[in-house]
Amino acid sequence: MEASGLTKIFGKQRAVDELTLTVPRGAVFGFLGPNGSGKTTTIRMLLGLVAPTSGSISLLGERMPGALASVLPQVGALVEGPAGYPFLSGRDNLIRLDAAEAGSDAATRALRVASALDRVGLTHAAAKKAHAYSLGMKQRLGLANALLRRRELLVLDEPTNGLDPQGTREVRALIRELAADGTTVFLSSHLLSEIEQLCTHVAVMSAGRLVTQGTLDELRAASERRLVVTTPDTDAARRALIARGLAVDPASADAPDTVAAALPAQVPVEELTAALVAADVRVRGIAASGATLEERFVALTGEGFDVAG
Ligand SMILES: Nc1ncnc2c1ncn2[C@@H]1O[C@H](COP(=O)(O)OP(=O)(O)OP(=O)(O)O)[C@@H](O)[C@H]1O
Repeated sequence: MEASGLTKIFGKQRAVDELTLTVPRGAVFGFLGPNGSGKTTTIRMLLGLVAPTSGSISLLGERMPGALASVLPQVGALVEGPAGYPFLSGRDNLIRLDAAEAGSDAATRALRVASALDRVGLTHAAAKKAHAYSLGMKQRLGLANALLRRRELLVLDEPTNGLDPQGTREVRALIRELAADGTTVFLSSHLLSEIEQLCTHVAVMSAGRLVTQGTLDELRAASERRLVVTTPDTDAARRALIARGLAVDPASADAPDTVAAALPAQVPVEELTAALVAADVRVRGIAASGATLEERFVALTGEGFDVAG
């Protein structure tokens, strides 16, 4: 999936401004940004639900909106506020949606619907009317619709929104399972931890603009915290840091009295200082640099992320 120069203007507001994205096949691509940063508008444009003011989109290698009708059956989508007929049961909603899918075989419909309900954990509530569903159950029903057939691409807008912790874990496990089967997944979230747990790639939005995109590993590497210890006792320092679980750099002839290592976010520098002293390392200097992924994203967007979940 690709977007180039994608822009949506509402009145005077540029909800999405010159967005260029490349989502590689097979990726689990996280679309991260605070509320109001333009994620939903982007997703609606990608799915042909709203026309861009300018810019171009291709889905599964086909230019949109020209190839929409042929590509959409291979795309499963869950967009904000899952719709549905409120006075039909969850199962009957899916039966209607399945019947509306091009080329769906009526003879196997009941089986498909039952299996989609099962995958999202809604079997027990299948006969209940959709208006009586909780937000989390509606979200699951929307996901079940996206799973009625095997999709090449799944586009999910805040897929764990409204789910309790157990439901959140289940939906994340389902996304991992689908990705392992080779489905490309594009999902939006305002939760950095969710993106870190699920995604191979990430793009970060702020006020309608893309502030960064790349693989999660690239962004991690760019935001890695580093520790540098200056000491005459480099061997002992190296051993003490390795014992604390740090990945220590190989010794360098250019810096004979220093030991450098990647510094995990959860390790406080004062603990390492104490460990070095306890190991009789004569510390001349100790310095930490860099930022965690979260600190980097906050710096990029100028806003805090909700890190719960
Ligand atoms: N139909 C519309 N008419 C006018 N403005 C809109 C419309 N849809 C969205 N906007 C505005 O565009 C901006 C981006 O909204 P969008 O819903 O895409 O953000 P978002 O990142 O998905 O946020 P959230 O996580 O809250 O859904 C917001 O300021 C919003 O008010």
